[in-house]
Amino acid sequence: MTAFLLDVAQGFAAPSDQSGVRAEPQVAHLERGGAALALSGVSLSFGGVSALSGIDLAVRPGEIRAIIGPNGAGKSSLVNVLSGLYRPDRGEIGIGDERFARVRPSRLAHLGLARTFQNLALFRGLSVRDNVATGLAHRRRATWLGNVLGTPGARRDARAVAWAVDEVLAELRLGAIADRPAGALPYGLQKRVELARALVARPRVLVLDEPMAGMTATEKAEMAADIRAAHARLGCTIVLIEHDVGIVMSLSDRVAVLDYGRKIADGTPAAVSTDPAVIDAYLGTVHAEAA
Ligand SMILES: Nc1ncnc2c1ncn2[C@@H]1O[C@H](COP(=O)(O)OP(=O)(O)OP(=O)(O)O)[C@@H](O)[C@H]1O
Repeated sequence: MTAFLLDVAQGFAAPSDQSGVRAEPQVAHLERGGAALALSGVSLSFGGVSALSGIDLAVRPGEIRAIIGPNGAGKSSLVNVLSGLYRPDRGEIGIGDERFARVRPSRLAHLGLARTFQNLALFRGLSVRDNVATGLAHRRRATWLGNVLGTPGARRDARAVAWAVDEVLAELRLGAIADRPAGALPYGLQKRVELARALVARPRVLVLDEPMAGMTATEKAEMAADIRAAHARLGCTIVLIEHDVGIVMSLSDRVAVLDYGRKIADGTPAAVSTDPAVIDAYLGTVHAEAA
């Protein structure tokens, strides 16, 4: 049985709070209106394999919405559809008031959506500061020539970026290593730099694809606290893909559960953890592996 499946079984049996106090649902935000992010009837297949099948998902403004499921359930496919890397065979994606058959990845930042990746996607040779600054590339107005000539507009632009980067580096306790190459940092710190890059543009919607994968328990607790603090500071909507069920239960307002590309449950952590379909999906997998 994998550690992940043990975590799941234990997480559902006794939801743990490994990282402190559970966040209260952001009621003021939840009541503000329509969905911040939505999937409607989304299906996606690879050859004969159905990765997503008729998925409906609404993420309310300001909530932390987790998406969980066993390996191969379709979580990454869903995130890749949300962020425009995959075009679904059917269905629609909504971000704020806009609807898309496929979102162009280059539009995401303008729509106020930022994401992190399951596997680190930093520029290893660039400094922490320069990596974080790439999160603001879509806001820069100065031309290449303006930068070379040091025009007033380019200087203003550079100052605004430097200020925003310094602010997020301080928030995430990365100031002391701002000039180190990102690739030389320990894994847990690299994940924090990725979070900083996603946060620097102050997104309305933050999609975190396994932000704690491969981390130690201490690093996971720190990351959970950082996510909670960013959420409180920005009031942003968060979609969280995460295998650690204890963390999911402690961080999320609502949880959607996928299994074989279908959504089998959707509700509060407490409701989902006692849902028979969810227990069947996870325990079935555990039993199959244990046999
Ligand atoms: N690029 C691809 N080509 C072919 N099949 C794919 C591809 N991506 C995903 N799949 C298949 O789609 C299904 C869903 O995979 P997906 O990676 O979305 O699941 P997941 O829940 O993210 O899994 P994990 O927890 O292991 O990351 C699986 O059967 C997988 O093998």
